[in-house]
Amino acid sequence: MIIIVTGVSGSGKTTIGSLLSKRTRLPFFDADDFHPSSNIEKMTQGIPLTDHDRAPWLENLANHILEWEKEGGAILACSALRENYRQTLQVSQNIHWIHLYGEKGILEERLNNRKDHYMNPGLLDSQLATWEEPEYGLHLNVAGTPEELGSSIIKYLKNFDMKSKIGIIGMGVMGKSLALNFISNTIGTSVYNRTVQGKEEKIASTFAEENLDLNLRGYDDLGEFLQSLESPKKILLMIPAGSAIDQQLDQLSGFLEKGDIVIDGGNSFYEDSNRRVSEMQEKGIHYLAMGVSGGEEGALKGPSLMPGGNKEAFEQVEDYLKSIAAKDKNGNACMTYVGPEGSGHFIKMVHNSIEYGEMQAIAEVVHLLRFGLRLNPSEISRIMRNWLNDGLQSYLLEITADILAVKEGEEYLLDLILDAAGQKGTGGWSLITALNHHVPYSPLAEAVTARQLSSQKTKRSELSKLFNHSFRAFGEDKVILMERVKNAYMLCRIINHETGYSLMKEVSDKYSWNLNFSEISRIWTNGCIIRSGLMEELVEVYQETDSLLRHKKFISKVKELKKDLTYIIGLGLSHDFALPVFSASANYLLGRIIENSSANLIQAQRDYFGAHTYQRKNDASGAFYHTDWQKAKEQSNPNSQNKPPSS
Ligand SMILES: NC(=O)C1=CN([C@@H]2O[C@H](COP(=O)(O)OP(=O)(O)OC[C@H]3O[C@@H](n4cnc5c(N)ncnc54)[C@H](OP(=O)(O)O)[C@@H]3O)[C@@H](O)[C@H]2O)C=CC1
Ligand SMILES: O=C(CO)[C@H](O)[C@H](O)COP(=O)(O)O
Repeated sequence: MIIIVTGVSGSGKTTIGSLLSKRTRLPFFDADDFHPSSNIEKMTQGIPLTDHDRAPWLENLANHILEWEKEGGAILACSALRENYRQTLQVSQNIHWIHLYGEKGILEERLNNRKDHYMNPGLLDSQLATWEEPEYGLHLNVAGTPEELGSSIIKYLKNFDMKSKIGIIGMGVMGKSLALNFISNTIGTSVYNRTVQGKEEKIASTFAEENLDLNLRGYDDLGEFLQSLESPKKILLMIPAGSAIDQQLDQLSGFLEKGDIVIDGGNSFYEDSNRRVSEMQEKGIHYLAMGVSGGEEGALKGPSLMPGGNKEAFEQVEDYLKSIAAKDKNGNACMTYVGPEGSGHFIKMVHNSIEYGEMQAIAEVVHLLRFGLRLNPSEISRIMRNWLNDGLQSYLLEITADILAVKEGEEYLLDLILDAAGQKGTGGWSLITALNHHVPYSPLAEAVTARQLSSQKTKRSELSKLFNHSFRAFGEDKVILMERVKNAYMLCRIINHETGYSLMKEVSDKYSWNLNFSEISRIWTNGCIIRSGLMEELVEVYQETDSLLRHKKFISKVKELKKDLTYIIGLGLSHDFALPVFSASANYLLGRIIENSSANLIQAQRDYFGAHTYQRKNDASGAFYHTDWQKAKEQSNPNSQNKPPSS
């Protein structure tokens, strides 16, 4: 789009043009800057320009307009006093004219106040005489404030039948932020929100009014919203997972045409997305299941995006997604095509599961430092800030350090927050998925269980009194313990990630999704909630291995940190601290690295009571055996029956 702001000297073309440039994010050019020096010389001396003088200048501008159009548009301030000047500039259908006019007195006053401009105020009369009133475009009296004029222009331009590149359904926390992100990247965006009479009314149109921008259009009617989208339509759903998505797809189905693209950017369960991708494909509609992470701020400034599903559809929205995504340390978008079906939602689910594990591990650290080492939240905040610069950089630790420092009057806000954690599903779904796919998941499963236990506040309060529970402080050197807690957390974090990635590996293999774990780590290095220094390391590590526990660097790290994790767990448990994720991560690690486990006894018990059979270490064929255990017992030691063991 090219916007040309016309008017005589002093009408405010530059002010309005610059303001429009901010609102539309199109570059601003002042036609005066394109005059040849001979013209400038004449104007400085107060000599009016002739048409002969203006001709090369206008031709030059016309050529620039064609270039600017190719580059995505521009705003030009140009007096363009005569119709034939304007016709010279009219080199595209895509030009919008804004004509500024005003009382001679106002114009004179402005010109007299103007400094550092070569235009001689004495030329105003000649300009007014030259001005030929156009019969098209928007005519605006410059008596209004620049803000008022700017808003009128945006409203006027929005009336043109410009189709939006993308439409967003759901103007909640995420939908609004993503819409602002799209428009800040000059991607024309239409937004829609359902109407719930008396409760949710005019949400989308009000949002568009409040964020007046040429690239943003708000609709309260679904049909009008869909009409406003260019074809094939690209619609991003930012609404709750579950039945809301199916209902919304039902409502959309009558309006969609073959080739249109629906993107579910919410936290949908990946098996639902698997189903929706194929159901929509049968109707000829492309469906992308896209994980989005970064919360409200990430969505606004750059989220991590995890699109999966129809590859062809992905390619049609790839550039838009790249534009709004966070950037990694090399400047590449934290966005990649994840894989087919619901793979994008699957990895987002695992991302959230790791998020749960990390949040719980940090919560355990804070409890240990606060009640075991008797440090106050401000002190813990400072310790965490040091850790951030000492090998533990992470967004979640960073926000924890912030949270711990917040006070309301004399009290820490944290102490005023009810200790009952919510959850919307992704953590639990990961656990169910791990169970279904036989993937050990205890560290992250414990984070889900911890939230469940936390939500039983009343029951906990009752039992706490019955058991006289209280945390007991550690009587050891604080400085040494702080270091050991830090090391314990560092290892717990490694194991949390290993657990999540092992689930991704298993499911990727089962579905033949061919997930690229290095690339997944890369798009999680920025924008998302679990971005961290560790994640940066994983980008390279997963180029070499599919398990952290097999990587040389991590083998030595785990060996070095293990004793501190097990020590802190022992210390904490014996002082009545609940350390579900810390403990589970140590058990998980030991479970993974013990060669001769206790499961031989489990097999024997199963065979004893249920004839479930077992395999033998001394039979490599893998054959299954059953033992008559009563008989075997008698045969093993016929003389010792029913006798107590000798002392
Ligand atoms: N918040 C976050 O940090 C993140 C959230 N997500 C996911 O993004 C999605 C949106 O989250 P968020 O923006 O936080 O949620 P909000 O609750 O803030 O907004 C939900 C939006 O969905 C609309 N909505 C609710 N029910 C329906 C329905 N049945 N049909 C149509 N529209 C409906 C709401 O409209 P109304 O105003 O009328 O109720 C609202 O616009 C969810 O899946 C969430 O899990 C993903 C990453 C991060
Ligand atoms: O996806 C997210 C971040 O990545 C959302 O914030 C999600 O809603 C958090 O999950 P829960 O509400 O279960 O804690």
